[in-house]
Amino acid sequence: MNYRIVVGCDDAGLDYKEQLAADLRADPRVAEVIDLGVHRGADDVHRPYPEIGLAAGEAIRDGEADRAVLVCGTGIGMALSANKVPGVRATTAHDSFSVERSILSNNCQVLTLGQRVIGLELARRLVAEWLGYTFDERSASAAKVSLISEYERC
Ligand SMILES: O=C[C@H](O)[C@H](O)COP(=O)(O)O
Repeated sequence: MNYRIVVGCDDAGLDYKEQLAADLRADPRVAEVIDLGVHRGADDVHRPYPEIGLAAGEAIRDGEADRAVLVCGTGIGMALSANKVPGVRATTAHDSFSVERSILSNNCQVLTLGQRVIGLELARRLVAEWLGYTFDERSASAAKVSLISEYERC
């Protein structure tokens, strides 16, 4: 697959981001992990989630990455922020079926997770599953996703 994956978090998601980044770096489906922070012990550690979520969305928009995994307390703020970037589809998903459908139904490039909501081992498993799905542009879902893109072009 050779995915280029952005990872990002705020201080509420730092522990999970570090583990998920390590998992992704060890995954043969991943060619590159781009860590947008925040970083433990660094000056950026208190950057608010919108800055990270928007930067991740821009990296997707600009073709610098294929997908992103973002972690905050709930995942919600990261999803809201990344979704503000035109062309980006981000969602929080904390169960296996929603993770699957976020790709197969919605062609989301961004998965967001809440460190204060789910356990670390579930988060790790969900990200591993998420990497295994690819959107089928010939599927019946494609025309529905296109309606979102068309709205953004207006
Ligand atoms: O969605 C927002 C995140 O959960 C964030 O990590 C925590 O935000 P808060 O400090 O405003 O609750």
